[in-house]
Amino acid sequence: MVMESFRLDENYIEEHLKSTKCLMRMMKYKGVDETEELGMEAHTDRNVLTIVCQNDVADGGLEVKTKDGRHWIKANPSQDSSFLVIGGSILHVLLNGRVQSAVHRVVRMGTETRYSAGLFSMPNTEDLIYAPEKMVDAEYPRLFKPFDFEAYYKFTCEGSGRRDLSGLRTYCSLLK
Ligand SMILES: O=C(O)CCC(=O)C(=O)O
Ligand SMILES: [Fe+2]
Repeated sequence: MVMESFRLDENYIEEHLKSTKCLMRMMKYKGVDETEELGMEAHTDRNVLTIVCQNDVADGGLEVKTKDGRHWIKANPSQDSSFLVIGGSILHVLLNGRVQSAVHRVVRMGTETRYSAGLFSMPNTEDLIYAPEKMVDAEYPRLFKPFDFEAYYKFTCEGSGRRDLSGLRTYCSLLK
Protein backbone atom coordinates (compact mmCIF):
# COMPACT_ATOMS: atom_id res chain seq x y z
CA MET A 1 0.00 0.00 0.00
CA VAL A 2 2.80 2.40 0.93
CA MET A 3 4.62 1.63 -2.31
CA GLU A 4 1.44 1.93 -4.35
CA SER A 5 0.88 5.38 -2.90
CA PHE A 6 4.27 6.39 -4.36
CA ARG A 7 3.16 4.97 -7.73
CA LEU A 8 5.77 2.23 -7.89
CA ASP A 9 4.67 -0.17 -10.56
CA GLU A 10 2.94 -3.46 -9.89
CA ASN A 11 5.85 -5.62 -11.04
CA TYR A 12 8.29 -3.87 -8.76
CA ILE A 13 5.95 -4.25 -5.79
CA GLU A 14 5.36 -7.91 -6.57
CA GLU A 15 9.10 -8.61 -6.81
CA HIS A 16 9.65 -6.70 -3.59
CA LEU A 17 6.99 -8.71 -1.76
CA LYS A 18 8.45 -11.95 -3.07
CA SER A 19 11.88 -11.12 -1.71
CA THR A 20 10.60 -9.94 1.68
CA LYS A 21 9.96 -12.16 4.64
CA CYS A 22 8.00 -11.42 7.80
CA LEU A 23 9.22 -12.14 11.29
CA MET A 24 6.87 -12.10 14.24
CA ARG A 25 8.35 -11.31 17.64
CA MET A 26 6.59 -11.34 21.01
CA MET A 27 8.19 -9.19 23.67
CA LYS A 28 7.77 -9.02 27.43
CA TYR A 29 8.88 -6.07 29.57
CA LYS A 30 8.63 -6.68 33.30
CA GLY A 31 7.25 -3.79 35.36
CA VAL A 32 9.57 -1.75 37.53
CA ASP A 33 9.12 -0.92 41.20
CA GLU A 34 10.25 2.65 41.39
CA THR A 35 12.30 4.49 38.82
CA GLU A 36 11.48 4.57 35.16
CA GLU A 37 13.82 2.45 33.03
CA LEU A 38 14.46 1.94 29.35
CA GLY A 39 13.02 -1.33 28.08
CA MET A 40 14.57 -0.81 24.66
CA GLU A 41 16.95 2.00 23.77
CA ALA A 42 16.22 4.61 21.08
CA HIS A 43 16.63 3.21 17.58
CA THR A 44 15.15 3.08 14.11
CA ASP A 45 14.17 -0.32 12.77
CA ARG A 46 16.54 -1.75 10.18
CA ASN A 47 13.84 -3.41 8.12
CA VAL A 48 11.14 -2.31 5.68
CA LEU A 49 8.03 -1.98 7.85
CA THR A 50 7.12 -2.87 11.44
CA ILE A 51 3.60 -3.31 12.80
CA VAL A 52 3.39 -3.25 16.60
CA CYS A 53 0.66 -3.73 19.16
CA GLN A 54 0.94 -3.76 22.94
CA ASN A 55 -1.27 -4.69 25.87
CA ASP A 56 -3.13 -1.99 27.71
CA VAL A 57 -0.50 -0.73 30.18
CA ALA A 58 -1.26 2.54 31.93
CA ASP A 59 2.27 3.91 32.03
CA GLY A 60 5.34 3.76 29.84
CA GLY A 61 5.38 1.77 26.64
CA LEU A 62 6.41 2.71 23.15
CA GLU A 63 7.48 6.30 22.51
CA VAL A 64 8.30 7.99 19.20
CA LYS A 65 10.70 10.90 18.84
CA THR A 66 9.46 14.05 17.14
CA LYS A 67 11.08 15.01 13.82
CA ASP A 68 12.95 17.91 15.43
CA GLY A 69 14.43 15.38 17.88
CA ARG A 70 13.33 17.38 20.92
CA HIS A 71 10.44 15.41 22.39
CA TRP A 72 9.17 11.88 22.94
CA ILE A 73 5.51 11.15 22.22
CA LYS A 74 3.71 8.22 23.83
CA ALA A 75 2.55 6.04 20.96
CA ASN A 76 -0.12 3.99 22.75
CA PRO A 77 -0.65 1.32 20.10
CA SER A 78 -3.52 -1.09 20.78
CA GLN A 79 -5.08 0.75 23.68
CA ASP A 80 -8.20 0.37 21.54
CA SER A 81 -7.02 -2.49 19.34
CA SER A 82 -4.95 -0.18 17.20
CA PHE A 83 -1.55 -0.86 15.67
CA LEU A 84 1.46 1.29 15.15
CA VAL A 85 3.11 1.13 11.72
CA ILE A 86 6.79 2.15 11.71
CA GLY A 87 8.81 2.67 8.54
CA GLY A 88 12.27 1.10 8.81
CA SER A 89 15.56 2.31 7.38
CA ILE A 90 15.20 0.04 4.34
CA LEU A 91 11.89 1.69 3.42
CA HIS A 92 13.66 5.05 3.75
CA VAL A 93 16.26 3.84 1.23
CA LEU A 94 13.79 2.23 -1.22
CA LEU A 95 11.68 5.39 -1.32
CA ASN A 96 14.84 7.51 -1.53
CA GLY A 97 14.09 9.57 1.56
CA ARG A 98 10.38 10.18 0.89
CA VAL A 99 9.53 8.63 4.25
CA GLN A 100 11.57 8.96 7.41
CA SER A 101 12.07 6.06 9.74
CA ALA A 102 10.93 7.11 13.16
CA VAL A 103 13.27 6.92 16.14
CA HIS A 104 11.45 5.06 18.91
CA ARG A 105 12.12 3.45 22.29
CA VAL A 106 10.33 1.48 24.96
CA VAL A 107 10.02 2.91 28.47
CA ARG A 108 9.30 0.70 31.47
CA MET A 109 7.30 2.57 34.06
CA GLY A 110 4.95 1.23 36.72
CA THR A 111 4.64 -2.31 38.00
CA GLU A 112 2.48 -3.74 35.22
CA THR A 113 4.14 -6.15 32.82
CA ARG A 114 3.97 -4.99 29.25
CA TYR A 115 3.63 -7.37 26.34
CA SER A 116 4.02 -6.37 22.73
CA ALA A 117 3.89 -8.18 19.43
CA GLY A 118 5.71 -6.96 16.37
CA LEU A 119 5.56 -8.05 12.75
CA PHE A 120 8.78 -7.09 10.98
CA SER A 121 9.06 -7.24 7.21
CA MET A 122 12.68 -7.89 6.27
CA PRO A 123 14.55 -8.09 2.98
CA ASN A 124 16.28 -11.38 2.22
CA THR A 125 19.80 -11.37 3.57
CA GLU A 126 21.33 -11.56 0.08
CA ASP A 127 19.27 -8.66 -1.32
CA LEU A 128 20.92 -5.60 -2.76
CA ILE A 129 19.12 -2.55 -1.41
CA TYR A 130 18.64 0.55 -3.58
CA ALA A 131 15.94 2.98 -4.60
CA PRO A 132 14.36 2.19 -7.99
CA GLU A 133 14.90 4.79 -10.76
CA LYS A 134 11.32 5.99 -10.39
CA MET A 135 12.17 7.29 -6.90
CA VAL A 136 15.17 9.29 -8.16
CA ASP A 137 14.66 12.75 -9.66
CA ALA A 138 15.87 16.34 -9.36
CA GLU A 139 13.95 16.87 -6.14
CA TYR A 140 15.10 13.55 -4.69
CA PRO A 141 18.61 12.79 -5.97
CA ARG A 142 19.88 9.33 -5.03
CA LEU A 143 20.72 9.33 -1.32
CA PHE A 144 22.37 5.95 -0.91
CA LYS A 145 24.60 3.73 -3.03
CA PRO A 146 23.28 0.18 -3.48
CA PHE A 147 24.30 -1.98 -0.53
CA ASP A 148 24.04 -5.53 0.66
CA PHE A 149 21.40 -5.97 3.37
CA GLU A 150 23.30 -8.59 5.36
CA ALA A 151 26.50 -6.53 5.49
CA TYR A 152 24.56 -3.42 6.58
CA TYR A 153 22.73 -5.38 9.29
CA LYS A 154 26.02 -6.77 10.56
CA PHE A 155 27.51 -3.26 10.65
CA THR A 156 24.62 -2.02 12.84
CA CYS A 157 25.21 -4.85 15.32
CA GLU A 158 28.92 -4.28 15.64
CA GLY A 159 28.92 -0.90 17.37
CA SER A 160 26.65 1.25 19.47
CA GLY A 161 24.72 4.15 17.98
CA ARG A 162 24.52 2.50 14.55
CA ARG A 163 20.83 1.62 14.69
CA ASP A 164 19.54 4.91 13.32
CA LEU A 165 19.63 6.81 10.05
CA SER A 166 22.99 8.36 10.86
CA GLY A 167 24.33 4.78 11.20
CA LEU A 168 22.93 4.02 7.75
CA ARG A 169 24.54 7.18 6.30
CA THR A 170 27.87 6.27 7.89
CA TYR A 171 27.65 2.73 6.52
CA CYS A 172 26.89 3.95 2.98
CA SER A 173 29.62 6.60 3.08
CA LEU A 174 32.15 3.81 3.81
CA LEU A 175 31.13 1.87 0.68
CA LYS A 176 33.53 2.00 -2.26
O1 LIG B 1 8.10 -3.58 22.09
C1 LIG B 1 7.77 -2.69 21.33
O2 LIG B 1 6.69 -2.11 21.39
C2 LIG B 1 8.67 -2.22 20.22
C3 LIG B 1 9.88 -3.04 20.02
C4 LIG B 1 10.77 -2.46 18.98
O3 LIG B 1 10.80 -1.28 18.74
C5 LIG B 1 11.61 -3.36 18.17
O4 LIG B 1 11.65 -4.58 18.45
O5 LIG B 1 12.27 -2.89 17.23
FE1 LIG C 1 11.84 -0.88 16.91
